[in-house]
Amino acid sequence: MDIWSGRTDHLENRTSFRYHQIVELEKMEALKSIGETCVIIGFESEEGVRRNKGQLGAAKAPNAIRSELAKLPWKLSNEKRLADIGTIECIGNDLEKAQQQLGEVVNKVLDKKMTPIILGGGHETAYGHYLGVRNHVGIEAKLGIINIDAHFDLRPYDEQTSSGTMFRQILEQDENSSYFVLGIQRYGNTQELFNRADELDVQYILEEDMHYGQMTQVKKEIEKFIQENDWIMLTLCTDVLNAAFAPGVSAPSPFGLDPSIVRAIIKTVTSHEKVLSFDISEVNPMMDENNRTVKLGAYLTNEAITSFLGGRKNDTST
Ligand SMILES: N=CN[C@@H](CCC(=O)O)C(=O)O
Ligand SMILES: [Mn+2]
Ligand SMILES: [Mn+2]
Repeated sequence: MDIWSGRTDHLENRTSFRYHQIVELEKMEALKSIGETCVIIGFESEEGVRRNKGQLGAAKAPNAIRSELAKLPWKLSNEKRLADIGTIECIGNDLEKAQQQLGEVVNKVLDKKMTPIILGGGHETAYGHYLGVRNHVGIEAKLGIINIDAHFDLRPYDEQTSSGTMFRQILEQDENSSYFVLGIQRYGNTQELFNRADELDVQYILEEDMHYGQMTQVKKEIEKFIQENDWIMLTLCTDVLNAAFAPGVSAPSPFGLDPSIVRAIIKTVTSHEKVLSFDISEVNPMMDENNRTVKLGAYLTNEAITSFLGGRKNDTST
């Protein structure tokens, strides 16, 4: 309750409401299947980042993002709901167990026909997210993973998995999955990783091809990828954003994308009925400046939530 707090302009007039006035804090079992519902799930983990030799702090992101979301205006009608079912914590170094637990919860939320909104955590969050979605849709379904990220995250995982290995794990273990990354930094990934992406048939768009004036082509490629798959999950690695707007990440990108471009992609993707779920990962409050990355993360999460709940078809403008 302390986290979900903010300014109250009016106690009854719904047009004055903010997130903290409508969010339902519930145990998962008690979630009632009434109306369209987004369900927040926190994933307090930075074990993947630690294993990937990154800067620690991402485990503090779920509550930090909740605090900023709490203050935002809620502009959806009465029957649209937002619940928060709490946080899964990575205990010690047992990332695999935490990812399994996240997968179980995501699967249960999807089974209730609700939309999981996962607040990571290092980008290892995306693997737990995937486990839940795959379980829900079944092994035969064509599952497309859209990742908005400066990095491929296709590192080898023979010794251990990390925040740099998830999509290689998925592609090598799951022949019915496909992977599309938007925002790749040419100099944020070694040539070896570009070669690996080609070998694994990964589709990607470089950051330098995603600026104003290039979005028609980007949206066309997103549409095509969505059409080729039965179901889609969306993951956002916050280091795709320009470091001036998002300094609070483990590996900041000096040439990263503008927030408005990332917002446009989120809106475009979540406007499709095939898109089941969203995670935001890699926000690192310990590396942040004046909370600006946390706040931007909350605003982008708000875009996903309002697009999922707000009639999906409407607003896909840049
Ligand atoms: N999650 C991914 N992280 C990047 C880190 C890159 C860097 O430290 O510069 C990766 O593994 O490629
Ligand atoms: Mn990244
Ligand atoms: Mn990543």
